[in-house]
Amino acid sequence: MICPHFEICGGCQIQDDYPIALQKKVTTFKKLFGFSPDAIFESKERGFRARAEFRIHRDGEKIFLSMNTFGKNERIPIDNCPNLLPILQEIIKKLPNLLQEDILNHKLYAINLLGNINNKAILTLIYHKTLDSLWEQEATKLAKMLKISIIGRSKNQEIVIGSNFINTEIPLDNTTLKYIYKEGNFSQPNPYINAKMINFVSQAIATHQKQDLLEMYCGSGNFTIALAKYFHKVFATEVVKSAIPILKENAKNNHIANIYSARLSGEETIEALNFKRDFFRLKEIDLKTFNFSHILVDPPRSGIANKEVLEFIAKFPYIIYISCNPQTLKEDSIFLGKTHKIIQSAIFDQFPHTHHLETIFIFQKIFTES
Ligand SMILES: C[S@@+](CC[C@H](N)C(=O)[O-])C[C@H]1O[C@@H](n2cnc3c(N)ncnc32)[C@H](O)[C@@H]1O
Repeated sequence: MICPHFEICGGCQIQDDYPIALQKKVTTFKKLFGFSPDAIFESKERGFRARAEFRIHRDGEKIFLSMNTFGKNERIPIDNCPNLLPILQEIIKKLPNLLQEDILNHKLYAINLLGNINNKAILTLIYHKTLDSLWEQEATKLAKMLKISIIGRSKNQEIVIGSNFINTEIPLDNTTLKYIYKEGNFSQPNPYINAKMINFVSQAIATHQKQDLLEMYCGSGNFTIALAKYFHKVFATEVVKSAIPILKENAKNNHIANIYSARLSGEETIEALNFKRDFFRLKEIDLKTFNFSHILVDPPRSGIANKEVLEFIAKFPYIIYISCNPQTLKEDSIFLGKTHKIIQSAIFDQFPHTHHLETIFIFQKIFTES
């Protein structure tokens, strides 16, 4: 299906037939790394994306949702995005008409959407004005009409109508993992691919000798929750403060008691584990009791890109590296390749119709005779 906004909207860059587009990504991967991935996980072609952000575009009295234009510093009106989950497509088709009501559209400048595959959604309306009880009344009517939750946000103000989180279930082995995704926190954008990534990692480590797991850049526990049962204990760290309570809630909802988590940056995690600095945040966690066999890193697009952090990671027998940017993965892999070999690799087409690619490498330490 050709999107009518293609080549105007900056959201997608590729409109080849899906199998051709995916094959091109595989070729790019092979050129960059010099080998073929062990596994290739394709996406649903359309209706896969669980998060979106739009700006409001105004033409006289009328309002539209808009995206950045392709290659230009301009914005274009959008009336649908076929990449979004069905519930989100439904919302953006109806929304401009429903927002013509003055109280809801006055000083509205952006919207965010978060959905799940069971047709639940949160719409966040972001304003340059203080929200009052009249706004709340109108927003409550809109939430009822669309059967969704609505969050109104402006400077120092947030009003939640319904819920500020969404439930998601991911099947793993013979169980179903339960997650909450909180609006405003990081979550993997393609739920179908996310389930495949979680299952891939759990199978990839099945035959390893496992003790404890250190996870850096853990977000709200997407991988932590799934992998905890394979390890004695897990120490999970993340720089965003609001992610840690969600991780704890996710652990509780899945009856997991062996995860220890703290808000720490990558650098702080290393200081803590090297016992160079005491953190009040770690007062209830005895880091001396951990015996790590594995480290999992899932850094942002910039990769690890820090020699001290890479040296630290390179001490672990197994490294599970999850990357959303093959370029920075390549650079980090050159460093890690001095001590480790890649024993499993997979690519995941988390972002169809764009050049982006998600990759997982499992590294194992090379033991040299000395
Ligand atoms: C690609 S997301 C992965 C999150 C999680 N693994 C998931 O699957 O949802 C990267 C995470 O790294 C965190 N992060 C970014 N810079 C960081 C840093 N310097 N130290 C620790 N965490 C960081 C972000 O807040 C984000 O949660």
